[in-house]
Formats: sequence, structure tokens, C-alpha cells
Amino acid sequence: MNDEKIIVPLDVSDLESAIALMDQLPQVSFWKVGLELFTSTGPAILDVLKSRQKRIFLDLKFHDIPNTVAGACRAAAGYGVDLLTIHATCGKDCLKAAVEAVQVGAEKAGTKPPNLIAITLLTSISARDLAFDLKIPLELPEFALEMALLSKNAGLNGAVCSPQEVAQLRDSCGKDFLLVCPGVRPSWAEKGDQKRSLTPSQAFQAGADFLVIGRPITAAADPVLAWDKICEELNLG
Ligand SMILES: O=c1ccn([C@@H]2O[C@H](COP(=O)(O)O)[C@@H](O)[C@H]2O)c(=O)[nH]1
Repeated sequence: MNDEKIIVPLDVSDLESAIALMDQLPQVSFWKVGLELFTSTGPAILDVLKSRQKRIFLDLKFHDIPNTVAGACRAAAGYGVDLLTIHATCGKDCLKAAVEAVQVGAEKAGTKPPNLIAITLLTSISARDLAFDLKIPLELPEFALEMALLSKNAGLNGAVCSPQEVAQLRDSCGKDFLLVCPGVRPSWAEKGDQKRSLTPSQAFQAGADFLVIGRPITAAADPVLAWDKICEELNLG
């Protein structure tokens, strides 16, 4: 294992702040661009990351009808990113259309298709939220597993899940299915809005391929120290 398995989100509002964060943490090799920054900068942020030879997780979490999601996936696949997200709850037809669309978009742009991964259930949702607010009549681990299997059967490369479900998903989906875990919190960090967390070492031990760790690093008084502490705890030294 190496520190390329830790993805840090650029959850800032503009290009200038994103560049400042990258400059502060040059040791980070895999960055995530999400809704806030991409809505603010568009693909300009991807050009900056590529010019620095960084790996890119484009976390736009598409969720719409199949025709619309396919169009968005075709466009996003042209950017040459490493990972791209879609919600599993957009359904089987939509997931299949997205799988085809990333191939078409990447081929047209002459680039490698991204690994398309599906959000199973946002890590900010608790078992109580799922049952009482969303009225889903399944236990949370079962729901997350069903969403992962739906995505795998539709041809996706992997899923985003909380570290609390990753062992079960790894058992059922196999070793080649990419499992990416946000909602990861070192014992010394605040949980914030994350409701199903584990520590980085617990998440890797449970079978995660990649961890997404944001505020424990980026909102720390000293982000470099926080990064080093996490790497040390994981023996990535
Ligand atoms: O279920 C999900 C899917 C995506 N995320 C994203 O990961 C990071 C987590 O940041 P923290 O600061 O470590 O909480 C953030 O960009 C989310 O959009 C998620 O948290 N849960």
C-alpha cells in the first residue's frame, strides 16, 4: 500500500484556493474535484491537475434520466480523468447507458475511459435517515449491497461506499470491483456530517481500494502535519 491510495478532495470555491491547497500539499498525488469546484471553475481545474501530473477523481455524482446521464458521461469521459461517479439509484437502464457512454466519449476524445463508479448510499445518511426520511424498507447494509450489485451487473467498475459496508461489498462483489470510501475519520478528527465512518486503517483492513479524506486534512490547522499523521498511522511513512 502507498499514499496514492488516499484521495484528497479539493472542496474549495475557486481555482485560486484549489491551487493554494495543491501547493500546500505537493505530496498528494490523487485529488478529487467535486460539485462545488467544478461548478465554479469548469474543466480549467482539470487542466491544472493534469499539468502537475496528478490523478483525478471527478466526483460529479450524475443522477438523471438515462439519456441525460449518458450525455454527461460522454462529455466527462473526454476529460481523461481516472474516476467518475454516478448514483446507483438512477437505475439499471441509466447505469448501462452510462457504461456505454464513457466508452464512446473517451474514444471520441482519444483518451482512456475513466473507471465509472456508483454511489451506493451517501455516507452522510444514517440507518435512521434511510428508514424514516427516505422510507427505504431495507436494512442499510442490505440496501448498500443491492446498489453495489446493481452497478456491478450493469458493467460499472466499482462503487463508493462507507467504510462500514466495505467488507461486505468486497466479499460479494469480488476483488476486481473498485471500492472507494469517503466518510473516513482518524480517531482525532471531527466527524462533521459523516454518519458512517471508520478510521483509515480500519477502512483499508476492511477491503477499501481508495480512501477519500477531506476535512481532517484540509481543515486542519496544519494540513501537512495532518497528512503526515495519517500516513504514519497507516505505516506509509
Ligand atoms: O457518499 C459520499 C460520496 C462522496 N463524498 C465526498 O467525499 C468527500 C468527503 O470529505 P470529508 O471532508 O472527508 O467529509 C466530500 O468531497 C464528499 O462530497 C462523501 O463524503 N460521501
